[in-house]
Amino acid sequence: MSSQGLLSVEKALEQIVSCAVPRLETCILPLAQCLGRYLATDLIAQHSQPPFRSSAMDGYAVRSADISSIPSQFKLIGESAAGKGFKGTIGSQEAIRIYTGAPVPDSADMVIMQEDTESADGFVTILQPQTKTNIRDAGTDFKTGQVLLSKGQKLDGRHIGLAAAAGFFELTVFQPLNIAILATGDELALPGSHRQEDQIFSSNSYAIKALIEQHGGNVIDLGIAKDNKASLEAALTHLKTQKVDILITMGGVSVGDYDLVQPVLIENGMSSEFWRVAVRPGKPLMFGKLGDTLVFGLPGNPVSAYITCLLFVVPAIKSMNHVANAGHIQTELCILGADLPANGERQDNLRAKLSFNKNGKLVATPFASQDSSLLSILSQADALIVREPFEAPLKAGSFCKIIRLSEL
Ligand SMILES: Nc1nc2c(c(=O)[nH]1)N[C@H]1C(S)=C(S)[C@@H](COP(=O)(O)OP(=O)(O)OC[C@H]3O[C@@H](n4cnc5c(N)ncnc54)[C@H](O)[C@@H]3O)O[C@H]1N2
Ligand code: MOO
Repeated sequence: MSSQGLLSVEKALEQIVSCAVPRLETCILPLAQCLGRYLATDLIAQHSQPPFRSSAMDGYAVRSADISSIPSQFKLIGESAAGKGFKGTIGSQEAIRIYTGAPVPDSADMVIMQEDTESADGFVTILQPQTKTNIRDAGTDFKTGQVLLSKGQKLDGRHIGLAAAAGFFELTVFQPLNIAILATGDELALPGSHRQEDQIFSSNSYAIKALIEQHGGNVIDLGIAKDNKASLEAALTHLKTQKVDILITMGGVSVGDYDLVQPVLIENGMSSEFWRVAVRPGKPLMFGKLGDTLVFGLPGNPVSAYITCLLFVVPAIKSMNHVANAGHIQTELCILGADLPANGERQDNLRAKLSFNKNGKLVATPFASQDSSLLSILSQADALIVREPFEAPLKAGSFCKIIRLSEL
C-alpha cells in the first residue's frame, strides 16, 4: 500500500488473476468461426506436413551423383506436378520436369531450379554447379504427434492457417465469456441520440465494447445508468436473468457525491476486493466479486477506462481462458525521446509515439499532454512508457520501458 492507501499494480494484478479462475465450459466451432477464440485443448498434428518429400522450386528432379561435370545433360522421362506426382523411377542421366510443391520421387535427391538449366528436344542441360537440394522432407513444417498449438492459445489468422494445414475443420475452444458493460453518468448520451446542452457522448460504451470483443468476449451492453441508486440497481437486475462472467462499470467510482457505483454494488451483495490502485491513469479502479461475477469499476475518464481495461480486465479474461502467465504484461526497452521528471507514487503509463532514430533504434516520445480525457492523443499513441513509482528523472536518450498498444 502507498501513503494514500493505493494498492500496487503488481498486487492488484495478482489479486485479479487469483480471482479469475479458469473456466471449463467449451464448445466446438467451425474453423472459420475461431478467430479471437481461445483453444481449449492442445492441438496435436494427425499427419506430417508436408505429407511427402516435395519440391521447393520449379525445375528438374535428378540424381545428384549424375552431375559429374558442368554442363551436364539429362534425358527427360516424365513430370511431377503439384497434386499429381511421377510414379516411375529416375535412372542414370535421367530427369523429370517438376513444379513447386510436387512430390519428389524417392529415386531423386535434387531439384535443379529451371533458371540454372536449358531444355530442348526432350533433354535438359544443367548449366550451373549446384549446392542446394531444393527438397523439403516430409514433416519439415510439422510431424505427426507434434503439439501444434497449446491450450489457451488465442487464435489469430496464423493459428487458424496452421490448424487448416493440419486438416482440422473445427476446434474445441473455450465458451466465450459473457461480459456486461455499464456506462454510468447523467452527462452521457449515446451517439445517435439527442445530446442535451450539458451532455457528452458515451465513448467508453464503444471503446470498451470493442476492446472486449478484440479479446474474444461476448459483450452484453447494459447501456447507460443515471447517477442514482434506482437507475444503477435497475441495470443490475440484468445480472439476475443471465450468466455474466464479468461486469464492467465505467465512471462513478471516484470520491464525488455522485460516485455511487461502489456503494450500490456493495449494498447489492458485492464483496470489494480492492479500490484505488497506484496507477496513472486509473487511480480509482475498483475490483470486486458479486457471486461468481467479477466486477471491475473502471474510472470514467476515457483514457483511464481504456488503459485500466487493457492492464487489468484483459489479464482477467486471459486467465479465465487458461492463458499461461495471464497477469504478465509484455514490456520492452527502447530509447526515450524527451526528458521526463521524477515520477510520483503511482506507476505512470505515458502515451507515446514510436519512431526510429538515425541509427535505426526504436525511440518512444511521450505526448506533451497526458490528460486522461484525451482520446485524440490515445488514438495516435503507439505505446505506453511505463514509469515505476518514485522513478528518478530520466534524460532523453536513456532507456525506458514500453508496452506496445498493439500487443495488448
Ligand atoms: N477529489 C478527487 N477527484 C477526483 C479524483 C480524486 O482522487 N479525488 N480522481 C480523479 C481521477 S484520477 C479520475 S480517473 C476520475 C474518475 O472518476 P469517476 O470514475 O468517478 O468518473 P466520473 O466522475 O463519472 O467521470 C470522469 C470523467 O469521465 C467522463 N466520462 C464518464 N463516463 C464516460 C463515458 N462513458 N464516455 C465518455 N466519458 C465519460 C465524465 O464525463 C467525466 O468527465 O475522477 C477524478 N476526480
Ligand atoms: O487516474 Mo485518473 O485516471 O488520473 O484521470
